[in-house]
Amino acid sequence: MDKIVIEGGHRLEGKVRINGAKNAALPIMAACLLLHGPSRIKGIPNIVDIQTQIKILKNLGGDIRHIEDGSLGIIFRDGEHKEKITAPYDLVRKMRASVCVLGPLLSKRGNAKVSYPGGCVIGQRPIDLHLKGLKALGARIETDEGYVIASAGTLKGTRISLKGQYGTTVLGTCNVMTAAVLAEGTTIIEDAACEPEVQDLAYFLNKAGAKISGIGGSILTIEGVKELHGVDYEIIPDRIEAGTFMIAGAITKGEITLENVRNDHLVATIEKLREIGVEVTANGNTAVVKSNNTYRPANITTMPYPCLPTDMQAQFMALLCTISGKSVIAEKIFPDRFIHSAELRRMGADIRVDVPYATINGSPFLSGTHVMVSDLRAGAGLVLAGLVAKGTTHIHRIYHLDRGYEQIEKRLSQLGAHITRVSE
Ligand SMILES: CC(=O)N[C@H]1[C@@H](OP(=O)(O)OP(=O)(O)OC[C@H]2O[C@@H](n3ccc(=O)[nH]c3=O)[C@H](O)[C@@H]2O)O[C@H](CO)[C@@H](O)[C@@H]1O
Ligand SMILES: C=C(OP(=O)(O)O)C(=O)O
Repeated sequence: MDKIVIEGGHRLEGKVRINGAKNAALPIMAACLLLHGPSRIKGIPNIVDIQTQIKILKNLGGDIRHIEDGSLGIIFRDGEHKEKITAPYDLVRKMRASVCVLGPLLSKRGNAKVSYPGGCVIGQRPIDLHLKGLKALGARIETDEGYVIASAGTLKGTRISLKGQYGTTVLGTCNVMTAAVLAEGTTIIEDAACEPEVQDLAYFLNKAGAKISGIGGSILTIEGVKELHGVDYEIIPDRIEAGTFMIAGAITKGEITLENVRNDHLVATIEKLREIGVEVTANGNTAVVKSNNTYRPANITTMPYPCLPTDMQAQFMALLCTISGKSVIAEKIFPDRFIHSAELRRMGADIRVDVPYATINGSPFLSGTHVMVSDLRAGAGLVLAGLVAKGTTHIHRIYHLDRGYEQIEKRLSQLGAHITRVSE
């Protein structure tokens, strides 16, 4: 197993290019099951979750190839591999977005056997809303030995609300949308998630011939069509990777230019950084982060888009731990998503958790030690803390980080961080 070792205290400077969004790429790849003929998708990051999704889709008969221009070619054809309906536990347990094959399989092959998904351990993550939506479209669903067993004749459009206890569901919206695009008649999804990644899936499907309107709002109207065709498509830039690099610049009081960003997807993150005292200049598809200022503590609340994403919470916590004064984080999507706070405490942070709140008494003095990554964004938070901690930080279990960040140590090191990957 590898670990990351960081010698803290080095200011970051330079340019970094942001990759395509993992959480857009994964559902879009799954949606290729619905398409007849070849698609060519640009901007797919080279990360472990993508490799897992490729394995799942190959198991389902997909012909998937890396093309010389860096894009990913995915081919499914109508009528082929009808008998391949299983997404096995061994693959699906590794990440959440694997569950996105459920809607397309049901729609295209009439049957699906998909293991209950894994993903980051960040609290309760039921899939009841996914199943409720699919049932409303006419699917029969049972659970057997850890698998969702779903079957359907013709799916029929209907009105569905995806309202849950904490708002709506991102991947649930993706699953219901992909099941509905080929259904008979019109489906209206109320309380749909409007995250950029959900929008990207909808734009992808429309390019392939679907009729989805209301994209970016909470009511999606989907007029069923008879077939979808392969397309060329480019995935949106990853707003969480961009936010993570912005905080890397901010926490080290450096100056970083991010290229290939969608600043319109980063409004909440940029506003919060500015409130803290970080200078962020957004210009076209670049953003420059710099600061010589003294930072102010801040209160943050994670909520569905366009508010501050829960996937940025651990990174903001790392930053707030280094700022003198009291900051409060309210985690309104995954109330228990604070496992990283225990590791940050090992680095000297003063954090009290009383779910869904974490109260931080920040100080500029974190110190390096051995810490363990519990989930993807927790890992990002620990790397950020390590960049400014006094001495050496050893970050273990970085396989979580590799799920979602491509060559994080190489890209940070190009910006001037003293960071290496070491085999243990
Ligand atoms: C691969 C991917 O895109 N993952 C993202 C996706 O996860 P994911 O789609 O799994 O997260 P959801 O939006 O579904 O979860 C939001 C909230 O709804 C609850 N819930 C969800 C589904 C359901 O059927 N019932 C239910 O009660 C969850 O427990 C949670 O409290 O959105 C999350 C919230 O922005 C992000 O943190 C994840 O990075
Ligand atoms: C939580 C995440 O991923 P997953 O939903 O696959 O666990 C994430 O991308 O931050």
